Amino acid sequence: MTSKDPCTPPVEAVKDPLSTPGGVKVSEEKIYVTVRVRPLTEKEKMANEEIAWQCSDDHTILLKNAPHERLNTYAFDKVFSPACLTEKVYEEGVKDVALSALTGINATIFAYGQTSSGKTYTMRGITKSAISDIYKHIANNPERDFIIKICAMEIYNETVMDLLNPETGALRLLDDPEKGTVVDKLVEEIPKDCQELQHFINICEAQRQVGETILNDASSRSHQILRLTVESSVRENMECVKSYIATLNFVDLAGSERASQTLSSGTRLKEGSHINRSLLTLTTVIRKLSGGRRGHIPYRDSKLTRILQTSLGGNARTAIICTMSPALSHAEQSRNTLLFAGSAKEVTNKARVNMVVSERQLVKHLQKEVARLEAERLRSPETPLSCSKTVLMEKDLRIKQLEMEVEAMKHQRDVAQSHVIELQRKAQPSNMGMDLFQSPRGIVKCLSFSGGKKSKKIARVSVKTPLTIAHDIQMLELLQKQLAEEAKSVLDVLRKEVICHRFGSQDAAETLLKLLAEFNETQINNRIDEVGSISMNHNIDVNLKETITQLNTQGSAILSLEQQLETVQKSIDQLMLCQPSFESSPTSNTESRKKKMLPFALHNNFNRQNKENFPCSLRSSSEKVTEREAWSCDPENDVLHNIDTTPKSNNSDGVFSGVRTPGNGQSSSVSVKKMQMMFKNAFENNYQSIKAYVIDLKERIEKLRYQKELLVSRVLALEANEDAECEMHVHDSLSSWHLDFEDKRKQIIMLWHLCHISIVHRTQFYLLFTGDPADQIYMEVELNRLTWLEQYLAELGNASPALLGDQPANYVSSSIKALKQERESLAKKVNSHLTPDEREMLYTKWEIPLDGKQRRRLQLVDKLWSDPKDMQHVQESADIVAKLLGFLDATDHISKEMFALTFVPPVDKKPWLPGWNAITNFLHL
Ligand SMILES: Nc1ncnc2c1ncn2[C@@H]1O[C@H](COP(=O)(O)OP(=O)(O)OP(=O)(O)O)[C@@H](O)[C@H]1O
Repeated sequence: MTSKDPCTPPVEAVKDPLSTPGGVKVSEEKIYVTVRVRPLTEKEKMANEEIAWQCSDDHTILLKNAPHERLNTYAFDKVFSPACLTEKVYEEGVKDVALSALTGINATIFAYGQTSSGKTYTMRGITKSAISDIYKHIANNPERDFIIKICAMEIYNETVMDLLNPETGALRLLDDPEKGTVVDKLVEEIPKDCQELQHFINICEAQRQVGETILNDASSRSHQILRLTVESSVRENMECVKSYIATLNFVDLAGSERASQTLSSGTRLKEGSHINRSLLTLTTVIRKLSGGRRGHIPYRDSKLTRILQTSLGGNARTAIICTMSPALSHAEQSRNTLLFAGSAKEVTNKARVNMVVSERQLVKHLQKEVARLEAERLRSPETPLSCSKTVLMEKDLRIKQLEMEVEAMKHQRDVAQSHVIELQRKAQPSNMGMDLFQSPRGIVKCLSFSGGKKSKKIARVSVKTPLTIAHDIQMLELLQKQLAEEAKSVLDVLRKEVICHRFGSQDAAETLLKLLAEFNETQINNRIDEVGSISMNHNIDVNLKETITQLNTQGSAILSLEQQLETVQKSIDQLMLCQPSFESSPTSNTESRKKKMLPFALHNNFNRQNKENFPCSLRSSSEKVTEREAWSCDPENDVLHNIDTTPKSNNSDGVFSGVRTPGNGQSSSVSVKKMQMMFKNAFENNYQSIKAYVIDLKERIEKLRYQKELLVSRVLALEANEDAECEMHVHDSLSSWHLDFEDKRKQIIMLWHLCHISIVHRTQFYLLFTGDPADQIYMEVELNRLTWLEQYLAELGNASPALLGDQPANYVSSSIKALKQERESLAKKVNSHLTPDEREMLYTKWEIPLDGKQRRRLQLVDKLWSDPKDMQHVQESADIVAKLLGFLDATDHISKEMFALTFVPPVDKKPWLPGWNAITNFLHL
């Protein structure tokens, strides 16, 4: 170690730089260990103590007159004889490490030795020199900004106290995932200069627990940690600011001797035992680390080692000064000190530069980003920020609706379960009449509906009684009725919208008329009435065939409803296209931003006003209003009327007056352009809302359809026990499914990849659902929720960060993190679950280079499920993951019901992957 000018903090000390994944340089370096022998104290001199040790050179110390000289000779990075001043100890033993903090590298200086060996004396001197050098460096580097902070603690009887604020009492240690162990509520001061820093240090010294021992009148009875935090930032160019942060610890340990040696009793004895417990852990940690980190390192066994964990084999440069008395009477303790020093010099640390993203740089970056988004928003006025907010609000609304539906389904399930229990109770030997539900044969026959090898698992899905099915149907019927009512309201709203916004070109007018005609023809209400009246038979002898017929009727009605909504959506899209293109103006943007988009925007004041005060015959294709006839709506009856709207006058600048309103014939004078603009804005808002609502309805219909299919399957399966013909029919109707299966599976695999879905989930799903007709519902649901998830994440990604905060980043990053952990966990199983031959074969096949066993395993699992387009790769990945998890043996315990038909949306602050956690839990990942 060489002496360095404080202006140029050493970087040469960095040996064997390794590159971390983040690109930060890591230096592996042994702890720098020095030994300082103090002169005899006055007391020792008076006691005619003999000097037992000789510093033969700068690196070696030996016990004089020892029988085996070789065994009693010790070598270190530096040995300082009694004549050496503290300044030299600092320059040659500490400075290099201490000033690393100026370049962002954590540093710790320990003083270790028996009581009265000179630890405090030495530490006081070197702390003074170090802070003096730090401030000199700051003065010599005006281009850098520095912030120095100080905090200090002592560990006394295994209790951590704040030396800058002793009133707070014992402090707790907390585990921070990023910072490691932190001392809770430790006060930190920011001194304005070197003098103030020294002043704080003096306060700490004054607070420290000191007591009289036989060896030292003012013995430090605690471990003291003085911690400086050095933050520095340097401007590299106009854009980039590099910031570093590092801690510099000065640790003055309590005496390392045995309690007996200080002739301790009472308080001192108690202190001694605590001191020794901490020091014992310290020596154990050092010993274990010096042995090459084998086994468990007991950092957590004492507060001292917990707090200083990073300095012991971690991210820090460390120097230890071992102090010793030269007296012969202390030779044994001094030898122990040297043995400790010998172990310490074998410990390797891995220090790295702690670079942080400069806040200023971050702020600048964010400002730029905001400006960019703002510019983007101005360029495309149709997607104002308020839309993102509205999208979120709509999502919220939808989530609430879905939650309600889930609740309803849960209730339905509970009722069904209780009925099953009731039936089973009744079907005890005394009641054999229920053999359809009790006899194994019944179940086996029921399973034959699903066919294929997974019949055992399907049994769990299919065992349902007619009564529970009847309940299911009832619930669906209820949902369908609600849906029908909502659909009807949507159509009503649309009709009113169309009436109120009937303006624009001839094309638009024609489209509107067509749309209105479609609505009138729809009579959707009648159709819904047709299917909404299945009479439920609560008798256990419910006629299943009749139920199937009713369900099928319902199914076709739902299909019709779906088609109808499809037509409506197309029509409103077409209608939107036909609108005259107004030039966007700041006014219209502001207006549309201000408006809150609710599903029924029609009910806002503006629209009500339109209905009541304005004729709907504002034809803006020309500046004149020449048409006498126009559609209007009667606010009372919601029926269409042709009314006469004769303009009283008009003029060339587009202002007309005397428009007669249908209600009272009053006239007013308004700007046509203004009105057009107002109509357009209102129309656009309502259009967006209705469109979103229609999409939502369609989605819910889709769900309903799945549920119906599931029920129909179950009814058919039960019927199959009585009627083989019915079974044949089902098989026929499902034969087209096989054509669809491969396509759906490919889509699902791609979406898994895009949404960072757990690879265990992918594997299970992939292996469990292989095209069996009964898989149809699960495939549909999986595809549906993945599509929904992907859209959801895409929408979040597109929305303004200002509105969303870090929400999207959280969803995505937590999914990616979970996936990474999953892969790491799988990597650990590679050796135990794959034979050496299998591993070698895979490494070769997957082109994984020979680069350390650990890394090869990680590389292998990183490649699993990485190419969603290559079906062979997917199959191989699934096979490997299954093997690693012993999944092939576990399939008997895995039910398809684990992939339940739930549409649970993500809940705030909970990790994403709804409904899929159970699988990973099951596999103990
Ligand atoms: N290098 C030195 N030169 C001169 N005097 C020294 C030196 N080192 C220590 N001393 C003196 O030895 C005595 C004990 O030193 P110090 O209090 O620093 O020991 P310590 O190891 O901190 O003891 P404790 O563990 O009990 O706190 C003090 O009087 C101190 O002034």
